[in-house]
Amino acid sequence: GHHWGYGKEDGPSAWHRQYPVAKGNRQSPIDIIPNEARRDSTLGPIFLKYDQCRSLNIANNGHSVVVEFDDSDDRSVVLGGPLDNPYRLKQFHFHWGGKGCEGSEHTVAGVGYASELHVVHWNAVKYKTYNDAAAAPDGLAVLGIFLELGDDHRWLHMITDALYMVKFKGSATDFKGFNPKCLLPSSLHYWTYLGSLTTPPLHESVTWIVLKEPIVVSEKQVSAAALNIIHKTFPTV
Ligand SMILES: NS(=O)(=O)c1ccc(C(=O)NCC(F)(F)F)cc1
Ligand SMILES: [Zn+2]
Repeated sequence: GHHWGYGKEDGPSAWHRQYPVAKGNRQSPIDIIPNEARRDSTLGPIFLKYDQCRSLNIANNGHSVVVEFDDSDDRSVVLGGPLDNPYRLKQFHFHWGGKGCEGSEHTVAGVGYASELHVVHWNAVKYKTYNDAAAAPDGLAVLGIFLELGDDHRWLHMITDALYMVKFKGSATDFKGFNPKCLLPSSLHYWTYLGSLTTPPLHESVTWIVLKEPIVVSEKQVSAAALNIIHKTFPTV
């Protein structure tokens, strides 16, 4: 049927028609203004326990490229920071720009980045399934990591090399043994706020944890990704 996208007619400015929550009061992304961010001394550091994580596949869902994990137990979780309990690793995906344009969703003092990585976790303590959690106000915790242009990222090639295998919407392929720890910056200092999914259905279910330090990737790596995953249109299978 008529699906959402990033075009003129089906893009973010039109989403509210089918998803009225788009006009809600905790919608993401936002512009993060460091000078206005409040320091909350009750917030401790976040901990990412990914050593036992089990990646399963890499897929093109028509909006992004997603790497999914086995979330049948609490083997890999994020905890601490603003979170009251561990949240289970589910998937990560990227928001690439089109050729040469900024792909990040969040901005920092009005400045966008080349791309943005989202590592999605869900509250399996309170909710039985991911889909239940995705619709609950404390259901998801998403780690946002900015990608800025510079030298090649030594591990990102493992993702970009796999993109040609998931060029078309609905395609997926095995992707075992990948640990997202290799995509983290050196510092886990963060901003946090209560927000939403950045794509339809735009559920207001996300505790956002946005890392202050970007990771560095090369133009070649991002453009390979942008070219392979043409952000605006996805040739159907
Ligand atoms: N870009 S984002 O905010 O990290 C983001 C994360 C997850 C989902 C997602 O699982 N949508 C499907 C669901 F759950 F059924 F709604 C969408 C967006
Ligand atoms: Zn995302």
